[in-house]
Amino acid sequence: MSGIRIHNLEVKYDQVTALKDVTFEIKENEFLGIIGPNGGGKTTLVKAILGLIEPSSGTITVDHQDVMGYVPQMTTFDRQFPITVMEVILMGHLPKEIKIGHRFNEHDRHHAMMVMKRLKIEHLRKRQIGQLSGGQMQRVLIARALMNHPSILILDEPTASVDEKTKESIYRMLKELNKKMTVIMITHDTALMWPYLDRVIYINKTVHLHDQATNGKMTEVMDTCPIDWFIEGEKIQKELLIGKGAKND
Ligand SMILES: Nc1ncnc2c1ncn2[C@@H]1O[C@H](COP(=O)(O)OP(=O)(O)OP(=O)(O)O)[C@@H](O)[C@H]1O
Repeated sequence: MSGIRIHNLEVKYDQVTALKDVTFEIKENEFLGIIGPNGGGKTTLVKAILGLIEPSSGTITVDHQDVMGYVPQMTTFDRQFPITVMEVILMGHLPKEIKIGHRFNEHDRHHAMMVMKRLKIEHLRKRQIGQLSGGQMQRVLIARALMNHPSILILDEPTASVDEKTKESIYRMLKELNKKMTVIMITHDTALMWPYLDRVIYINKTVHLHDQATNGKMTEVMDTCPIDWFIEGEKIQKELLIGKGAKND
């Protein structure tokens, strides 16, 4: 494993330039937070890293030994689809070329049980996904992503629509996983995430790095950041204050 290097990345969707002049590295075993405004290019960046979309120009270098696991936004899932937790998690272990009638073997099921135990969801294995809470569903999706033994885990807003207690438990679980893998997480959850992250990048078409944005040092970060971050940062700071009981005017 040797991290991810992104150089002069540009991604366009027809006339829309989603990312431009993006150059930075993600270090091995880092816990990186990606923040930024809606439409700023966060999902585009992780999809480019995953190889799901082709850059218009620039390069993304990932060590050939690295395996990536992806937890997409939960809204992309049809929760009414009749499938059990065990079946969803096993799908994380499907071969690249699926033959009709593919069956999972005992080894696959044993591995799925191990992953479920690690995430403390083994009691949910027979449950239909439509009967899960938001936090349980997120754990299931993370378990599915772990089935291929990733060295890099990428999550797109894993704590959207869950309560604060559940968010904290998901962050603690990701911090535990981060002992053995790089974790890259898109989040809008500025208030709770800071203590867990090594580094934050702010994306609004291009990237601003904030090495010191850890342990709640929001004010120091804002003192040193570029103007568009600062403007967005003011909003974030306001959210933090509102979270601590300040008045929302
Ligand atoms: N498939 C697509 N076709 C055309 N434009 C797209 C497509 N996907 C994204 N875009 C555009 O690219 C830009 C970046 O979108 P992206 O989804 O990467 O942002 P984001 O930061 O993840 O946003 P959000 O926080 O709302 O999820 C936006 O202007 C969006 O409208």
